[in-house]
Order: sequence, then structure tokens, then C-alpha cells
Amino acid sequence: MIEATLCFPLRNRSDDGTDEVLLIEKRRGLGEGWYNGPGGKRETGETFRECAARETREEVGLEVEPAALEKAGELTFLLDGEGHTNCHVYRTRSFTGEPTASDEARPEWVSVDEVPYDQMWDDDSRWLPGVLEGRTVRGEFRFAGGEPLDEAAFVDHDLEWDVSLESGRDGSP
Ligand SMILES: Nc1[nH]c(=O)nc2c1ncn2[C@H]1C[C@H](O)[C@@H](COP(=O)(O)OP(=O)(O)OP(=O)(O)O)O1
Repeated sequence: MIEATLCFPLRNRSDDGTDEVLLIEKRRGLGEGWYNGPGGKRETGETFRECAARETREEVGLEVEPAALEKAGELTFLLDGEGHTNCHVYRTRSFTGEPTASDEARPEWVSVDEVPYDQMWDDDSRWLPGVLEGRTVRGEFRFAGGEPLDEAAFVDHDLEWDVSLESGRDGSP
């Protein structure tokens, strides 16, 4: 099973109080051409928080402290009945730097009310709105149709909201 992360930096615009989330338009890899949060696969020896912070730095140049990330979700994506990816979802209002484009990602601040769910993974509209409202979620999402996952069809899902994520499946929150 692939172990991966997503990170959603949030800010409150000082001029009109709009809550915004930093999304990326993914330029390569899984989900290329779609919007998502910064994130990616965990490397050997990293905690999930360290992975989320590294991917956020590498993809958009924002510095986030692993300890300042708030765990918001644990998602399992299954493909044709088999576990494909475990995704650990974080959010944070604490970061430094200005988002900058990279080979992997074009960053864009988007109002939390205007997230482009029609240009994202089909599962995102099920879990991301609650995550952006500050809730916690555990979910299982089933896809069918063979590899790659981003060309498979989203079939169905189960979600549990307002769960305790203090201890992740591997013991690291
Ligand atoms: N169904 C899904 N919904 C979603 O919102 N994000 C998903 C998803 N399935 C995978 N992802 C995310 C998790 C993770 O952030 C990312 C994994 O994409 P990649 O394999 O391109 O990872 P990397 O950016 O680490 O790539 P490399 O740099 O090539 O290792 O896709």
C-alpha cells in the first residue's frame, strides 16, 4: 500500500475576511492536471507530518513545521478491491513564505467556498468540504477499472466524521 500525505494551508484574508485554502494544480504524477493540496508519497524514515511538510516545501515553497500540522483525515483508496493508497490529511494556518510554482505544482489561493471540485479527484467533494470546516474524517473510497488510480472510476465510499486521529494506523499522528 502506498503511504501518502496531503496538506491544506489555510489563511484568512485581511481585507474581507474570506477564508482561503492553498491548492495546487498538479503538473505531473498521479492526478496530473487536477487541483489538490500539496502532498505526495512518504519517503523511508519520514513521519507523515515530515512528509507533508517536505512535499509542501518542495511543491510550493511554503515552510511548515511538522508539529504545527493539524491532522484532519485518514483516507484509504481501494482499487478493484485491494488497498492502493493510505492518505494522511493535514491542515495548518501556520506557515512562512510565499507560494511559488515548481515543476510539480502551480499554487493558487482559493476561497473555501469556491473550491473547484469539478477539477479534482471525484472523492474530494465528499471529504474536503468538512476538512476545510475544521472537522476530522476517516474514510474509505473504492475505485474500479485498473491502474492508474486516476483513470479508474470512483464507485462508492464510507465516511466517519469527527473521529479521533490522535494515533494513526502506524502509531504516528
Ligand atoms: N483519490 C485521491 N484523492 C485525492 O484527493 N488525492 C489523492 C488520491 N489518490 C492519491 N492522491 C494524492 C495523495 C498524494 O498527495 C498524491 C500522490 O501522487 P504522486 O504519486 O504523484 O506523489 P508524489 O508527488 O510523491 O510523486 P513523486 O514525486 O513522483 O513520488 O496523490
